[in-house]
Amino acid sequence: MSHPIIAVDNWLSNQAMARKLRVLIALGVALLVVLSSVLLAGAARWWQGRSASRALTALQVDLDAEVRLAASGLARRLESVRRDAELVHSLAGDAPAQDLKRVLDRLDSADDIIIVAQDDHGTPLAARGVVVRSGLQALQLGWLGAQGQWVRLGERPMLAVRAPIFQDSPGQRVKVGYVALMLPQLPGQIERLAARQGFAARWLGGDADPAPMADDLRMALWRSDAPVLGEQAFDEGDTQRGVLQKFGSGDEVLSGAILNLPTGSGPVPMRLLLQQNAGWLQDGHAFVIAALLALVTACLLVAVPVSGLARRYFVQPFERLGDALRGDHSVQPTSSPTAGSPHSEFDRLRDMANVLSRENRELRHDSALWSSVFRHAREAICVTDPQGRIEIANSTFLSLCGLGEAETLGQIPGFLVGGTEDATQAEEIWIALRKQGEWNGEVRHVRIGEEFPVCAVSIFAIRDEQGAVQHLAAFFSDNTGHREQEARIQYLAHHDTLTGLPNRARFMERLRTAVQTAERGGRMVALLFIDLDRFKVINDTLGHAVGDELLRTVADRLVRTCESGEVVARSGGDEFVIMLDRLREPADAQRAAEHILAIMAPTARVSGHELAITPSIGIAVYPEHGIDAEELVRNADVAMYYAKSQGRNNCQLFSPRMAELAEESLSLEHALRTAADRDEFILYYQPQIEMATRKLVGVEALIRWNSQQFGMVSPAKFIRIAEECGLILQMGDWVLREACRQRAEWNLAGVADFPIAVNVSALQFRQPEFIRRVEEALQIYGISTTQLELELTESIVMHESGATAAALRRLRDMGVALSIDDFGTGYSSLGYLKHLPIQKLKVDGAFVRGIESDKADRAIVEAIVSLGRALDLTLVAEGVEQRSTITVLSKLGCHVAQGYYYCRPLPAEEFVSWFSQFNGEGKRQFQSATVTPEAH
Ligand SMILES: Nc1nc2c(ncn2[C@@H]2O[C@@H]3COP(=O)(O)O[C@H]4[C@@H](O)[C@H](n5cnc6c(=O)[nH]c(N)nc65)O[C@@H]4COP(=O)(O)O[C@H]3[C@H]2O)c(=O)[nH]1
Repeated sequence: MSHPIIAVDNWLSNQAMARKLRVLIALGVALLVVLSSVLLAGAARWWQGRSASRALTALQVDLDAEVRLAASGLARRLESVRRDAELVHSLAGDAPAQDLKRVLDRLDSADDIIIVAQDDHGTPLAARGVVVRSGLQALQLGWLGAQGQWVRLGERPMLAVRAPIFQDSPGQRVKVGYVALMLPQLPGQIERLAARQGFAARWLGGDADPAPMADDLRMALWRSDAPVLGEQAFDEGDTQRGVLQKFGSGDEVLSGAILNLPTGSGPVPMRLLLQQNAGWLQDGHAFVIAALLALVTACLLVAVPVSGLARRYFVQPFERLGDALRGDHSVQPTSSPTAGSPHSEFDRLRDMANVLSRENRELRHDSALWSSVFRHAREAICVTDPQGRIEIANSTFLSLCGLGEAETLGQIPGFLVGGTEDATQAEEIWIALRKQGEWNGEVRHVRIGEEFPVCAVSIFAIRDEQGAVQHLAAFFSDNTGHREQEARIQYLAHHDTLTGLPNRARFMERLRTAVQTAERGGRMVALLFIDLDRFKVINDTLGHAVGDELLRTVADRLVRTCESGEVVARSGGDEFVIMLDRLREPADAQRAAEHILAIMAPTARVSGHELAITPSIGIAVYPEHGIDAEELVRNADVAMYYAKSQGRNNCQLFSPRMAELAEESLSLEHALRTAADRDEFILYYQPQIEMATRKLVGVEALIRWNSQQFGMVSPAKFIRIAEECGLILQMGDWVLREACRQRAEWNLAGVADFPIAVNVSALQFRQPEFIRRVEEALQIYGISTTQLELELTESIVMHESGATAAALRRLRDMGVALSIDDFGTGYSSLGYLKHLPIQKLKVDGAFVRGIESDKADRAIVEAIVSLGRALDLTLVAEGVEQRSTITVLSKLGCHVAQGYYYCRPLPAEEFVSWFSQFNGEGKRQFQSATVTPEAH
């Protein structure tokens, strides 16, 4: 590809060449037109002359015939007239004149013939008064013969004949005169005949015009208004016969001939000038018309190929060039142009234009693109001259400086000027720009003397082709935000957003560091793993906002217990971890945990709720319970679970046995998941006896798990696991239905109409469809609502939530009795008791069992009993094992007792046996009855 400028030069030289070519073509066309015109005009004249010659030949033949015919007819008539005249003359005698006149008058009746009589001397008889036509007086007919001759009567030529008239007398014959006949119509006939052939006829010569031929002819032509002919045109031969053909002085043409008319041998020949005008070829029109015709023809002949060539070599290249300049990509390069031809030049030019056009488009596109990028960039950008004076700046830069464009342009950014607190920075920047052509770093002074938030700046030099710096471009980003964001990210990466405590990751870092330090120093590090008891219930019951607030309260309390150097973190959910690194012995950690239990004991007022929350704390101490951070956490977690299993709200120092138990717990959970499918659950029933009457007033259904793997498992073990892994919902549903089924079976069997009490876990009660499930169970087995009782934990009923109260009322309205299980172990918030539709309080067995030995237990029981009685509730004492306990409870005013003293929990069948005995009904055997849902 040649350089564009060379291409443009070529293009210009092509234009000059094109002009020359055009002039040459124009001259060629003109020459062609002239030559064609001349040739055409000559051809036209030749053709006309040839036509005229042929016409003249034919005309001459015709005229000869005409004249000869007329002459012979005249001769015959003459003879006739002569004989008549002789006869008349012979009869008339001496007075022929009058007779002859009469004869002639009679003979002269024919219009086409003139008869003239003359005396013997040739004197027309007119002289003697017999002339019959005026104008004949001067006519000398002496030389006429019978063969005819041309005469002129005035201007008019006529063919005339004369014959003598004799008078025969005996013995002699006397010439008495002459008779002449003239035919006046013949010239007119000749003229008409010539006119039919396209000739104009003029009469020359004759007796009245005996001039020489040349002059005669010249005069004739002149008189006929014919154009002046050149002398050389005259050739005697030509004038005698044939065609006179001559170019005039100008461009006119005349065709003509002079004919010697036949007949006659007199001294004066009669000549006829025949002229044929040039018609459309005369008066120079021939040349003009020929020229026009030639021009048109030439134009047609030349214009078509020339226009084709011109289009090919001039128009099309320009069109393609135009298309290319307009950016029409459909214009394809011409294949194989001939080198050096205008075609190839134009193709090159067009290709060049294509390239220029494309480059121009790309440039405009790029320019628009970068301009848009520059304007919309979030980064502040400015471009300066080599001295650092701002030439252009985008709006972000202007906002950064807090200045308008007019104030900014021409200024030098502060960090390039120096004079700031870091005076050497500007110098450093200039040196870097000179050496490396760029500088990256942070600056504070974007405006001179004004300190801005720290900006990250990237400056680089823009050089020309020679390497001279033309501009400096600087890109700024406000690093303050970036730093804040980084700090924020760091914070979020290491902290819990809810409580602001370090998160698990951060805690683990600290723990690892502390373990390493302790390892080096031979010291101990303790890890307290804290889990809030039944937090999930609070969260689910009162909502996450209350749960969050409670977590913040717990976090505050934990932080307050810690001394400097100790780390409190939220490990996730309701789990907190504390690291203690100033221990003398593991018991210090135990004491710290107990302290935590103590400060967590008071209820917390959260969003209007009085909440009691207890922690279960597991403790692991480095190096005794783990040699690294991960092991410590694992073991503290195990200890925490163990604490939970020990009734919550306590702390446990890790021991290897706990790990075994935890493992066992995991195995139990695993087995529990399939227990329902394997029909491993059974319901046991424990009676509730009204102490005053010794009457059975109800039974409590207690679940048993007869595991294939573990044998009979206590609910104290698996209920917690089931609650933790959610299996309690499925399990609770089964218990509810099984109890109803059993009651229905007993109904059928006629067993006394006591209600069955079913334990309901908090999770189960929170199900939206819990009441529907209760209704379904009652309905399916067709038992009365009064035959079902629900034992709820304090945690369920303690919250004065609208939903809880509504659910309880709905159950109560249905007729289902409600009791609070394990009363006294959970929460001290008693306000709910007076609002909720509770019928029974079940005093926890732990208090009951110590009622005789432990004053506190007795006091608690007394308090619960008096509270229950005051609220008109039925009081049920659990865990009654001794007869003496019955006595105490009765004295205290407790109504019902449940415990081993009466009966351990028994399978249904055994329970019925026991019951029949208990009722004193002897050994009556109950007929077993099987109840299926379908039966109802
Ligand atoms: N030492 C002693 N214990 C006595 C005596 N009388 C009764 N018990 C035991 O005390 C517990 C009473 O049940 P709970 O307080 O509701 O405490 C129950 C209850 O909270 C829960 N539980 C049992 N069955 C179910 C159930 O079907 N659903 C739910 N959600 N929890 C259940 O498991 C807990 C333990 O149940 P169990 O092991 O059956 O333990 C039962 C019972 O066997 C006695 O005189 N002395």
